[in-house]
Amino acid sequence: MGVGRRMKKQAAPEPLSEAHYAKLKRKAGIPVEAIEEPQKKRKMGKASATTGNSTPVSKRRERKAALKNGNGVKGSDKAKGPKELPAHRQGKKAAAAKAPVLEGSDDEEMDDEFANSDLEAGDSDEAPNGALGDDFLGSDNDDDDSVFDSDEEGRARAIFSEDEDESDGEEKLTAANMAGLSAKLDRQMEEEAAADEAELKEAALQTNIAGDKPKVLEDDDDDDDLAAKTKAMLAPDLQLLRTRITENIRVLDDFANLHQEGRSRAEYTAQLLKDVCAYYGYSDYLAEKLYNLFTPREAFAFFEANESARPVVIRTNTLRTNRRELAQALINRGVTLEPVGKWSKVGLQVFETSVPLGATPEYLAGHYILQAASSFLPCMALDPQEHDRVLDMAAAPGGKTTYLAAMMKNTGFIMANDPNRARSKGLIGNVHRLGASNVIVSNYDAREFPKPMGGFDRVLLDAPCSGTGVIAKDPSVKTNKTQLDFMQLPHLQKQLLLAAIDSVSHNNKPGGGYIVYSTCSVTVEENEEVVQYALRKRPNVKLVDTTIPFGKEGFTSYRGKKFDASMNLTRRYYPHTYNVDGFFVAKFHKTGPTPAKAPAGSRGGKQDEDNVIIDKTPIAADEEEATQDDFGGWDEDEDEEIMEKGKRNAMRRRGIDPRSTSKKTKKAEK
Ligand SMILES: C[S@@+](CC[C@H](N)C(=O)[O-])C[C@H]1O[C@@H](n2cnc3c(N)ncnc32)[C@H](O)[C@@H]1O
Repeated sequence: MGVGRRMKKQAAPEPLSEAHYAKLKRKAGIPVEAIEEPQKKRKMGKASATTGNSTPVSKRRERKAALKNGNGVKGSDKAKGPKELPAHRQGKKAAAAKAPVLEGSDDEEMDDEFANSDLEAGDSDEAPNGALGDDFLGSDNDDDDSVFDSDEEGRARAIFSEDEDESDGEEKLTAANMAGLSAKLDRQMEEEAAADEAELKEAALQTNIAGDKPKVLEDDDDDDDLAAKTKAMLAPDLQLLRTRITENIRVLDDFANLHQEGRSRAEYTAQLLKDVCAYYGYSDYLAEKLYNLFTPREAFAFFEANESARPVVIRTNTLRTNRRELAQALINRGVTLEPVGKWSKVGLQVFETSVPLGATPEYLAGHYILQAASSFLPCMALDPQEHDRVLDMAAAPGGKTTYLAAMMKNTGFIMANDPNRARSKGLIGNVHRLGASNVIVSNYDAREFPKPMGGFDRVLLDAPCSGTGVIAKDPSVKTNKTQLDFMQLPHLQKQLLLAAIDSVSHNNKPGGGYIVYSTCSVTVEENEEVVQYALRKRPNVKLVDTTIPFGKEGFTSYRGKKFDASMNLTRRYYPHTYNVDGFFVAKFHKTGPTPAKAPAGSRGGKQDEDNVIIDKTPIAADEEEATQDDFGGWDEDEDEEIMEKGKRNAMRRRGIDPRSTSKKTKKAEK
């Protein structure tokens, strides 16, 4: 990201661009005509595409150019009160034209949730659903003069109250001028969403003359443009494809009235998935897996959200400074920011900056870390207390470790573990830069725990995962995740979670004995199924409220599988709901010692008897039962066989004969 780029307020995602499809065409060796912008309709004084909530690419480019030429809001000249205000108010589209600079050593946290999406190196609202108002992620003041002014001394002082860490400090903060900007943007985005929805309906009406049912599925004798191109294996027109997707969703929403005679729901779904793959570039396998998590309309919103970046957020390091002072310092350097929302007292969302955020004196002095908002959540759920003994099982590069250290005010200790030594360098760097002096770094495979050390008060397992929640950061996930990944990763995650549970002491001190499990993936295999497995294997733990004030409930049933009723205490986060990375958080409380005969989480590891009081509590499920169950359990041999099969298939796809390598192996063994 370049200097001076601007981010929009956390809200509905930006649309897919024609350029994306042109890229796909180029990849396929198909000539790309000059990219034409879709027909635009003027609505409420601004441009928007006929379908979806699109801001045409060229419009955004124009705005960007205007900003570059100094006609837009930029740096410290920007926030001079009402004059500049319109640039924010002109809505998310103008605001989206720039994104903050992330140069410097540590974009790590921004990248890391997905950087870990392999096994070895590992890893990690619609408007809020009723429960929380629209201002929830922002602030609640409508004041029109609510813009930061980096030139007006003392302004930020009024915004960030002295006693910010106290609750009335937060009151002042949110009631202050800056809040108006947030509320205004929220309202505008709502209006835009409503206008877009109306436009969609209008467009649908136009294509649905005299109540005709939308023509989504092709007949054999079809000769329209899209059908012809599809038949000829040519890339269809992006706009036509998008229209067909939205039309298809409309039919699926009201199937009884809108489907074509004689065509089944399955046919519509198959067509939709095909179009989604072509439009967004997903593998068939992943598109279907993700689609199945949602209603068709919500799936569309999810796929759309994955096409735009989440807001840039920094976390104040309260070991070194407080948010008010940090904000003031950064405002003075030309950074436009505001509190990330009422739910966090340490997060600041950066809208625009004229300095590289990874190289400011404040950054180098450890006053903040670039950290995705979703990454705060597991730490908030773990809620470590002063003088606790905490294990962070998969810690690199330390975004969460250092947050935990700050929450504990550098008391007690944190064992920050990660087996990946290269990534551990980043962890050590962050621990030093942020002044987290209660941290010990270790490099175990966390399945070894509690052998190296046990008896912790709290354990965080921010598990290595497939990264399906952070596709916007790493689009390669769209095509590089296979069935094998969704078997191997959950297998590892289950082992790690049992080890996490066994490493906690239930009776060290009152208020202890908590485990938080999190991933930056949205798949059920890596989340609810892993949690369900742990509940079954460890009857001495139960799920408890995460205490995070937002998020969707975890699934208690999914595609015929039934999970424990308490699974509704887990929380899911999606990019299209709260404009944060896709994430999952579950919090367990350990109520008793792990039974002696319980299967170990570690690779053949056994309980550290010094740390565990063995009791005779009956084990709820034994291995036999696990293999009979249709989810949650694993059978080593069966898994091995399936994984081998997967590996062979993967080799065949790469054009390698698997038999050739197995022959070689056998020879070598001889
Ligand atoms: C999601 S990332 C952790 C991000 C980190 N918690 C943070 O906030 O900065 C997952 C981490 O799991 C680590 N990992 C992979 N396999 C592991 C294993 N068997 N035991 C412990 N950690 C593992 C990876 O090296 C990776 O750093």
